Amino acid sequence: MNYNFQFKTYQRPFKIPLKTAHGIWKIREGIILSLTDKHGNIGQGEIAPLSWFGSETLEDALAFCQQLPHLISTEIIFTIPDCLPACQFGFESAFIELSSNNAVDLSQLQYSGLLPTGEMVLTHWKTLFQQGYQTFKWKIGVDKITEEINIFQRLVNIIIETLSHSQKIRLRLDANGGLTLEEAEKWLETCDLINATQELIEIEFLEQPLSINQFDLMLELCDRYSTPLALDESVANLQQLTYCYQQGWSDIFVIKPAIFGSPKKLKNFCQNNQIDSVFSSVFETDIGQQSALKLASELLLYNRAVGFGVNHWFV
Ligand SMILES: O=C(O)CCC(=O)C1=CC=C[C@@H](O)[C@@H]1C(=O)O
Ligand SMILES: [Mg+2]
Repeated sequence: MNYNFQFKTYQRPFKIPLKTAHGIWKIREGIILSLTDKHGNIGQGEIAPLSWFGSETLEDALAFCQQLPHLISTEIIFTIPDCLPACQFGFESAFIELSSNNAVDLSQLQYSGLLPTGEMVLTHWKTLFQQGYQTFKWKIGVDKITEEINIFQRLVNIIIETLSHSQKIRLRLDANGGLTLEEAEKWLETCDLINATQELIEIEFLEQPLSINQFDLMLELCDRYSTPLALDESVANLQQLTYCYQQGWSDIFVIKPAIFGSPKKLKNFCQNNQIDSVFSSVFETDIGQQSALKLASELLLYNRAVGFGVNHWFV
């Protein structure tokens, strides 16, 4: 079958520029595409590249869209090259929307709220907590480790003072590969101590403590500390995830569906391999988020909160 293909770009400024170990991110840019079949049914998809995470650039994605004819076949959709993972996601998502009528129940998903870096976390966490979040992610590796661990300890104490004994909070730390081995060890000692002594708080995992090329060191850290580790940048697409799985990673895999590649191939991998996954946003719009959350609700092995509590980052 052939589909009428249209696309347009978008820009969404962050309310507060997002600081990570990769740098400062001010505007989320992407492409919204639509496929219209001969009956006039429309399926929408989103191409939300994140080149510093390993996907194609927005320019690559635009060039791919611009060279396509206005009428595209199913074959074109399912033969988009692996070097264009965000395009694979965007086109397949639109196709899935067109070809499946079953509504997916997203109501069982728990969400993780993304906290601001630095001291703002000490006041901002309460706003998200009052909105109902019970899982939070905080980015580290942005300031000096002594400052960040100090803020973290103050955050833990504030949370413990706020919670009633029936509540439990999960905290995730994300270093974006920005720690040295010694700093990762210091963070993991801190997390292990909290997990061993605090009832009301669980440090759920430390995400991507080291860089992609330090996989073996992260594998060793899994054996030395009880706080789980999560790979994110190391498993940004199917090829990387397959490699880390085959090399023996058995802790957590962060999957960012919008830049991961073909949803069909992701489903196939997760249905053939039991991985402990956390699904995560790349700050896409509702169009990409709906497609990503449908995948999460189908593929989550454990009910880990999805990292999509990010809309408050936009104006
Ligand atoms: O995973 C989440 O909880 C929210 C999304 C998130 O943290 C990220 C999205 C995109 C790039 C990074 O800044 C960051 C991450 O590294 O996970
Ligand atoms: Mg991450």
